[in-house]
Amino acid sequence: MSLLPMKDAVLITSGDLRESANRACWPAQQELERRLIERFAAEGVVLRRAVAVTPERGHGFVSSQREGMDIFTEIDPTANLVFATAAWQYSHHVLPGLRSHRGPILTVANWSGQWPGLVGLLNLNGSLVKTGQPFSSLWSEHFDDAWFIERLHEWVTTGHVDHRVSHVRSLDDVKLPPRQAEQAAALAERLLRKKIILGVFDEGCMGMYNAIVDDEILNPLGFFKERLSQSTLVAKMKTVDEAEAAKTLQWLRDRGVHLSLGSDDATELTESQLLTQCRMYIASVRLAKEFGCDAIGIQYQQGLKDSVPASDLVEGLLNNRERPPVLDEHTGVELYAGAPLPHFNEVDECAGVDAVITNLCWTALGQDPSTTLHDLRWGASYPVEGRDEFVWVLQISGAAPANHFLNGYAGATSDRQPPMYFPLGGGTLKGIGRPGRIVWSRVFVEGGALHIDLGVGSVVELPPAEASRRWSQTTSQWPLVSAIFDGISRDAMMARHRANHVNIVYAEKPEEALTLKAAMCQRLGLHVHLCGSVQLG
Ligand SMILES: C[C@H](O)[C@@H](O)[C@@H](O)C(=O)CO
Repeated sequence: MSLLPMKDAVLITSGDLRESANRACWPAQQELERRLIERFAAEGVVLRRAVAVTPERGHGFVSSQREGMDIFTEIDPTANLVFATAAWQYSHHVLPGLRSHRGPILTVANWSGQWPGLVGLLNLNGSLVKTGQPFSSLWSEHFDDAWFIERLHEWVTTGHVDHRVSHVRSLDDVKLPPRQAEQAAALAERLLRKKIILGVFDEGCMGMYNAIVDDEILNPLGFFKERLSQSTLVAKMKTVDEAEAAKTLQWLRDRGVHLSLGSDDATELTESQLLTQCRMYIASVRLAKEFGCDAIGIQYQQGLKDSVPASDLVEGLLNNRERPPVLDEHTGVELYAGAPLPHFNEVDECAGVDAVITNLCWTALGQDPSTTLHDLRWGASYPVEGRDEFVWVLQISGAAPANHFLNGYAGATSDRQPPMYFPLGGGTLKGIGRPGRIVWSRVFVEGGALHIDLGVGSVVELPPAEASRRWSQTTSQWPLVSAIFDGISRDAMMARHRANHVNIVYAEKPEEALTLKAAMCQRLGLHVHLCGSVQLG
């Protein structure tokens, strides 16, 4: 029963569906729990695990939805509840229990890049926002800093933590420049008449409830889903000629992509994995064309990772304007020639809506529309042009368009995906984010409606030693983008962001491009929020 100030609280966590990942991440979770229990004790609160750890499993994560539901049957629905994670976790393992919980909820992660724990936290937070369930959230490197202690005290005494999010303002309160308002109206009207198809290769990746947008919310904006299946993709891959796959791989070699080849399929990247990925690339473009899709999303995990090598290399290629050509198998005509075929990784449908709108706006402005989502993985302060800046590590699990890398394809590498996530391997498409101005954004569901947060920022090039340090503290097989979000502190970003993902696109005049995108979103019916120091223009 929740009485304030608290005397006790229940600790729950959630993990991956993949036990190999759970076992690898367990030491980090144990350390987080130890520190958290210690800090709660200093507040006079006994924090106790909802379930004891069974040593035979090799970890104490909740690794399925059923397991999570069963655990919640043992928890007092009014208890003070602390969800803590140090690893990537599937939110749906604990969401059913959290949705019906009536006591105060606190979600916590350690400020570490080692595993995607902050990413897991943000996914759960975004999912809770979508459900409308109230919660508070905190993060800390060692759980002994003043910022954390002060806010933990606030939660323990009031059941709530208030974060400052004054960097967010509604577009409704701002006057749009007439030129962009007019252009946006024309783009929105065209979209609403022609309509958009998002090709969804299996909905619901890795428990990411926040990434699913109901048709009732989506359709009024002119967006419709074509529900495809990853088994269709695998079947289509079988129809791709060996010679065509080899040609695609040669195209990458000719552009100078470094392939980290080895010979052991279990732990290394092999030519045969790459050729299968090339088949997947060709098959996905052909299927997209067959169903008239404007963008596609491959769920890529459950099922697919057990059937074929990972889809990441495919996803990176699709999102780039310059791609290996894919010809229609009957007519020989090049499909989606000279343009990206936007791919929303992990079937994050919110990111799919975002990518299509970016694509239309940037194309109308005559700028490169290559865009991608990334995880908000981690970050640390670093001096940039004489100022101490908070520089984020943006890192999606293996795929980003080559135009976003230093030296494009020639600066790109394909590494084998980590075996603990991808038993059948598959190459990534990674590189170092090239310096430049960007527009960042996030579409999310709140209060049964679609919203978008938009801001401007920069990708910066860090000295090689710092870039290597960051890669070594995260996942070195994945891309590394070092980003600054203008006018937004680390904690304000964490407090506001309603997802694990963030979309980025480069822009010559970011304010101008953002204004067009914001105006178009508003015309389509999204609630638009401007974040940080952004001037419309
Ligand atoms: C392979 C991993 O599970 C990743 O997919 C995960 O860290 C994410 O990217 C979550 O957005």
